[in-house]
Amino acid sequence: MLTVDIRQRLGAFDLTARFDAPQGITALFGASGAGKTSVINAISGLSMPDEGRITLGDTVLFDAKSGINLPAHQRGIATVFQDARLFPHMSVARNLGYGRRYARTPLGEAEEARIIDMLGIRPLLDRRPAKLSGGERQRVALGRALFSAPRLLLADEPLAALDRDRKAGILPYFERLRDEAGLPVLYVSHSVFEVARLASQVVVLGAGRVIATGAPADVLSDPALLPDGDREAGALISARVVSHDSDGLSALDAGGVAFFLPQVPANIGVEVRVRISASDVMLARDRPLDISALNVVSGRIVGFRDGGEASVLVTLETPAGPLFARITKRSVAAMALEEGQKVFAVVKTIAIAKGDMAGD
Ligand SMILES: Nc1ncnc2c1ncn2[C@@H]1O[C@H](COP(=O)(O)OP(=O)(O)OP(=O)(O)O)[C@@H](O)[C@H]1O
Repeated sequence: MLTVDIRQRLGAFDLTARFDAPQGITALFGASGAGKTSVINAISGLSMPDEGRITLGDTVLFDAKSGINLPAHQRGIATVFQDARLFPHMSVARNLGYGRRYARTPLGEAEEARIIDMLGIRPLLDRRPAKLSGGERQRVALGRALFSAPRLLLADEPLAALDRDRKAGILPYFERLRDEAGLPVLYVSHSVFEVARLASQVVVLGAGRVIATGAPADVLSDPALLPDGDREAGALISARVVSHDSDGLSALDAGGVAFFLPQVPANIGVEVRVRISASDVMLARDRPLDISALNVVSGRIVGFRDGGEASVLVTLETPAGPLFARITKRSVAAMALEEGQKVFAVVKTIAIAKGDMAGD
């Protein structure tokens, strides 16, 4: 368990952060300039807070009162960055071996083999980084970090440089890491999509302060906590699997609202989290008839926010929970939408948010 309780003045920026990160992935989430990297730097030992304390298990990494400030290389922390930072002249195997040099107690062969297989990089071992795709490079960087047998992994926007498909390709490896590696991972991101998919817990930073801590479903459903104009804003809804139908669809129930999704890989009765991206929701004033979308939810408008690029993020209250719709400012005007109004949300796409179940 990582425990952070620090204050640090960085020029005109005042950082006050207090949170715990247990085993699993804790997402450090927030808009640009909120202080995410500053928190990471303090934990990794690249910068020194003015006040407070940071502990990892029973090791004190930093304690202002007693003057403890463990050097970065003695903290047992590995970091993966946006760019993989592999050594170009070394094979994948040698890059991994480089991580091993930093291990206080090197992993055994079996454990190293397990990491290689977990990340699916065995076929890449003889290749040089130039011959890898961006996603493969990030998996190797993750492997190199794990070869150093860290007690904490810091992941600073590790997917930010990848395109959408590559991101989707690497997410399952982070899920496995979350479920199998048995260490706390602090995962910096400003992507709602990644956080919804990966995080066991979310710490939201805003202007140098922790403004919320909690389960992803709670935090990400609160539009006040989402960065303005976030293109990936969306709702996370807990739903129960009701049936698997013979035409390939599964029926789910969320607070009395029926949702239909392509075959959900969960048994009947199980609670799952579904994610509905604001960009996949259209609004109608009357219940639309004869349309191909299967998922239509009635709700009430409870708020408007800037959605970026001529759009507005509309928050709806529905029996299934809060839903968001990103629509153009022009549509808001043309439909004369206002707070309190009853509307119908037409949901184009719904995705299962995470491989595991709601509430864990
Ligand atoms: N050493 C420093 N001296 C002065 N100001 C600093 C210093 N380090 C960071 N800041 C300021 O602190 C604020 C937070 O920066 P930080 O990099 O932690 O944000 P972030 O949440 O990681 O942002 P991004 O998502 O853009 O990387 C910024 O306004 C930055 O300019």
